[in-house]
Amino acid sequence: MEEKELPYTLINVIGGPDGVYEDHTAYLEKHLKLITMNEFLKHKQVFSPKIQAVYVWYYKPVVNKELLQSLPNLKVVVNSGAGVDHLDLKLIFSFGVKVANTPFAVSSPTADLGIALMLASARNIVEGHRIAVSPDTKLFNAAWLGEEVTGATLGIIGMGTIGYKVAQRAKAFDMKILYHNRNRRNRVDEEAVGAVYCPKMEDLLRQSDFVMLVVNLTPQTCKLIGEKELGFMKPTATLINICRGQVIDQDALVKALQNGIIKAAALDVTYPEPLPRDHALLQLKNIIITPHIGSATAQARHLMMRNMLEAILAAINGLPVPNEVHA
Ligand SMILES: O=CC(=O)O
Repeated sequence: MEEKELPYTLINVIGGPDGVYEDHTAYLEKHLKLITMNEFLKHKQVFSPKIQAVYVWYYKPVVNKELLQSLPNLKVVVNSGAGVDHLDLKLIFSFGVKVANTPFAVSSPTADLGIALMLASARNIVEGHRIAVSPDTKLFNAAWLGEEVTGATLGIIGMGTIGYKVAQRAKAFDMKILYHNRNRRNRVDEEAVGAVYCPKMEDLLRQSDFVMLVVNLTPQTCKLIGEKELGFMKPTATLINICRGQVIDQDALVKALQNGIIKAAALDVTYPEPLPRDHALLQLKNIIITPHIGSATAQARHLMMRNMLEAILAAINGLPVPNEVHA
């Protein structure tokens, strides 16, 4: 019997900049023939007509016009994670190619990280660790005190799937929850977490002890938080960002942190990533930065890979594509 040729998929590397996850590669290779970007570029003529899917990890490969033109049989671009701000959807759709992402794989771990950053900042965990392990430490007589999140007000900007999961977690800390979103959630959702809708973002910023950013990056949300918005925040407030760095005007944030306009920031995302080593944000004491690890759990990465594979196989077989992204 003639062996059926597996669908061809163009990948960069599996696992993004962390390196190749070998078990993921082995799993995918049961269903797909994986062609790396380097192999593709070396043998473009051979592979161009074969590739039916592009598998995007961490912004790579870049899906631009040149790549799309060189893949006449491309059916789908599947993206790891929820954010598709790095994909030119209009351009991709104009080639008759579908797009899918993996929002459900990332929502819980990203919400967990938001809460972890809030607690780490409020309770000085990073500085505490540094003191605890420093060879210079003789006595644990920390002169500083943290803040309790219990009973504090959390303002969530962006109440989609991840924002709502943040609210569910914050409820367990008896936090007062405010939220701002393009669309108001239904009453049942609001009541389940005790969240109060703020149609004006300014009201949320003025009242919150912790402000968490959980929006998609779009032209409307780029630099959503700048000098004016930081100025609305309490001088005792902390800004937490688990979505995209570009949502904050970083120069304004540096000034706000230097001048005590706000108390602290905790960022999982910046622009660029990583920041240049001499960047002003890295010189500040009232900041925590993590290296974009919202979805960096073994479970999430595994589910992402499975969701991406499901979308590829569905698109190739002309079936409804799970987690399809629409214009
Ligand atoms: O950054 C992570 C994601 O887009 O899911």
